[in-house]
Amino acid sequence: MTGKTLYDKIWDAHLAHEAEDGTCLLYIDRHLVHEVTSPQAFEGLRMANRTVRAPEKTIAVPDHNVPTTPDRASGGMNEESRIQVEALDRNAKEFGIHYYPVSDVRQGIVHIIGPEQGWTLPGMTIVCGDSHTATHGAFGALAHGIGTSEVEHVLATQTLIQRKGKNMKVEITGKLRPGVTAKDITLSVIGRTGTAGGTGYVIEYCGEAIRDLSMEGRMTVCNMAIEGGARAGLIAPDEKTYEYVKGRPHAPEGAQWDAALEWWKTLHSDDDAHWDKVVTIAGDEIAPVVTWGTSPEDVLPITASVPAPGDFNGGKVDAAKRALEYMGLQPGTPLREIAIDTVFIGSCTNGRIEDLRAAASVLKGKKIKDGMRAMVVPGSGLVRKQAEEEGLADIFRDAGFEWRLAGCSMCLAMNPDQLSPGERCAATSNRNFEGRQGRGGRTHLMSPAMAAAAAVTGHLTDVREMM
Ligand SMILES: CC(C)[C@H](C(=O)O)[C@@H](O)C(=O)O
Ligand code: SF4
Repeated sequence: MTGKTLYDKIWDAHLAHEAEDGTCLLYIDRHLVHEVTSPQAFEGLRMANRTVRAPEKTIAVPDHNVPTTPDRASGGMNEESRIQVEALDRNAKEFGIHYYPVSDVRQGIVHIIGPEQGWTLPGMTIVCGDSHTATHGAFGALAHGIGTSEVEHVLATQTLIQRKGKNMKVEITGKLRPGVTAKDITLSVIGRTGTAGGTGYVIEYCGEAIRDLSMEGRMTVCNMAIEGGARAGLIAPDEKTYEYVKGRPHAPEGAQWDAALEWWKTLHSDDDAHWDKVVTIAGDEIAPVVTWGTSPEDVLPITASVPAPGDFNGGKVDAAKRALEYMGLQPGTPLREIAIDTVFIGSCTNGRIEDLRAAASVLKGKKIKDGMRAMVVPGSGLVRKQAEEEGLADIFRDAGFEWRLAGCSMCLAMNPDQLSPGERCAATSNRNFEGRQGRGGRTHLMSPAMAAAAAVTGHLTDVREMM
């Protein structure tokens, strides 16, 4: 018998039933809920006269629609957003689930507060009606994004119907070079495998460069597994994981902690496990990268130039043509010469304390370029508080950044933080699709340090020149 992967182990531990055709019923340990994909699910429960099966394992927070300006308590949401947030307020109360309302300092982006509050633990199955649920895989949890009808199913039964995915290993060997971050790893992987490279797979990220990352960095890597097409991404837990988790409000304590630790220590892929696909990248070959197009796979080292459609094959030729047109870019332009209007630092990819530290270390004592619009949106109220205590907020403000309250903000155009048509943004988020940050808006994805560097110079910049 061959060994098991980490994915196999978590799957087997949660398998409640397997039908002959391979359809499985998985037990779910944590159900995270936000306001966009849950109203109809709760409505469905109500219509069927059902309750939430495990309210103590269900955690809700509004994040996508909420304004991030200091005056948000007094409104500022459009009608549709307000209805969604009010529905969550009501549903959380009525169904008795854990809730972090907008007024709570612990409110923030669902994928940031899950780990922060200790809801996210190794070996768990975690779901949320949100594609970036993969973030929680950084703890060695199997974390799936689900759709609204599945949200209703999990609310009602605490189980999810799934088919087992295939196993893919992405190994980043050796050390990273200075100026290269978790964001550069995860974008470079997608650059290599394409946005469909992970389709049907669960990715386990491993190798020295992954082990060397902090928990924050590991979350950044797993966050974008979905942009590479994978169903989930995960990283085996280790001492760093345990240290991050220990003492968090909902982490186990005492004898329960000891028992948990014993199980967590078995959570790694066996040496003789079977992999359906393996991708290996040398850590020292990864450069600070930026995206030039309208898909996360349109990624290049900052030292490169805008490609021409003819550089690609097949369907990608037309896609590149269209992307260049939308992005308003000429082939051959050095990426470093692309002027930007706006900088957005935040999102569930890069809105954690380490991200703000990295950006602040570039900005310290500097000013953003004249006329630049720049904002930092901490991923949670607690990240914001910590950043204020560490003096990071002052560095951002002194540099000319707006210092915002927590939420998804300009990661997607679902709240007042949006780009106007043609506005070009250096963003630390995870999607650069057409219209993602506002109709006609142009997004270049990059790391927090690179975004900060761009804010200072006014154009895409190699952060290594500022180190
Ligand atoms: C609104 C939500 C369903 C969506 C997702 O699933 O990812 C959002 O978080 C996003 O990043 O596009
Ligand atoms: S920050 Fe962006 S990617 Fe993350 S959950 Fe919110 S909208 Fe989705």
